[in-house]
Amino acid sequence: MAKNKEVLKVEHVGMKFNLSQEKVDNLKEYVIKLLKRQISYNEFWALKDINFSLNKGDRLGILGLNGAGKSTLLKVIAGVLKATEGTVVTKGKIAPLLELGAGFDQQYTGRENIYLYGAVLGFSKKFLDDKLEEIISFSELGNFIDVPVKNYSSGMKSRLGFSVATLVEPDILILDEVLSVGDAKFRRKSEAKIMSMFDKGVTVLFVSHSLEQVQRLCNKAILLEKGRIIASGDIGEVSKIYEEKTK
Ligand SMILES: Nc1ncnc2c1ncn2[C@@H]1O[C@H](COP(=O)(O)OP(=O)(O)OP(=O)(O)O)[C@@H](O)[C@H]1O
Repeated sequence: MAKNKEVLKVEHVGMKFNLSQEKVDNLKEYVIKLLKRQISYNEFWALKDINFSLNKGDRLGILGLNGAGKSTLLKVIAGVLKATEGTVVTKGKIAPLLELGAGFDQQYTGRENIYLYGAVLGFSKKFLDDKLEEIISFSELGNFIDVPVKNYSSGMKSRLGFSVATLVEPDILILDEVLSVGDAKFRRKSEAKIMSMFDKGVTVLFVSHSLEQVQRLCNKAILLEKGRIIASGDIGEVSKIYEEKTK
């Protein structure tokens, strides 16, 4: 990477999805139609020619209307999706807070899932043993911690996911709508936890449908429209352009 302070560089990133035009009811029909070439694919670029870089401590809000490509961009940077073209270079430890709790095993209890999910995030058993009480207490699940996750509400799953995923002290924090999980009390608590990471100079990428929240947490922004960056810079300037678009 060019400069010392630079922790993220996104260059010419494009993400293409194939959207099938045909409705097929079963695999046999699909194969027949495919052989007869009756299925056409519509190529769809959810992201196109995305370029930007962030220095340590930058907090970037990603703005855009529904379907603009915000979540796709976060997933590409987190490494969940592989970009069709272009490169993403990151420096340091990344904590991706995306679709919290989506990776839980429904049959296992909350406590068991702490170990499963923790292992996926690269934490050792010893580390999780040491942090177990802290996780359970932060999640506010109480006795529900020993109940299978399939009986949890979506808010409960998100709270547990948030409590495990924020154990690390990351260099880059990726937040997709996660500060709207749980009730008002949990939201305040999770925002305070994120704020404490800000104090340590973490670099943030943030997507939220609350413009007010993006303005409060971020100093920079990019505005996406149909997968392309149409404005970037200071949060004040970019949110003005975004507000004009949403009028
Ligand atoms: N796995 C996929 N397969 C096909 N199309 C997809 C896939 N994931 C996303 N898309 C499409 O890519 C586009 C961008 O989606 P994305 O979720 O990134 O938008 P967004 O800006 O986060 O939207 P929202 O504000 O509604 O959350 C949308 O048109 C969406 O339908």
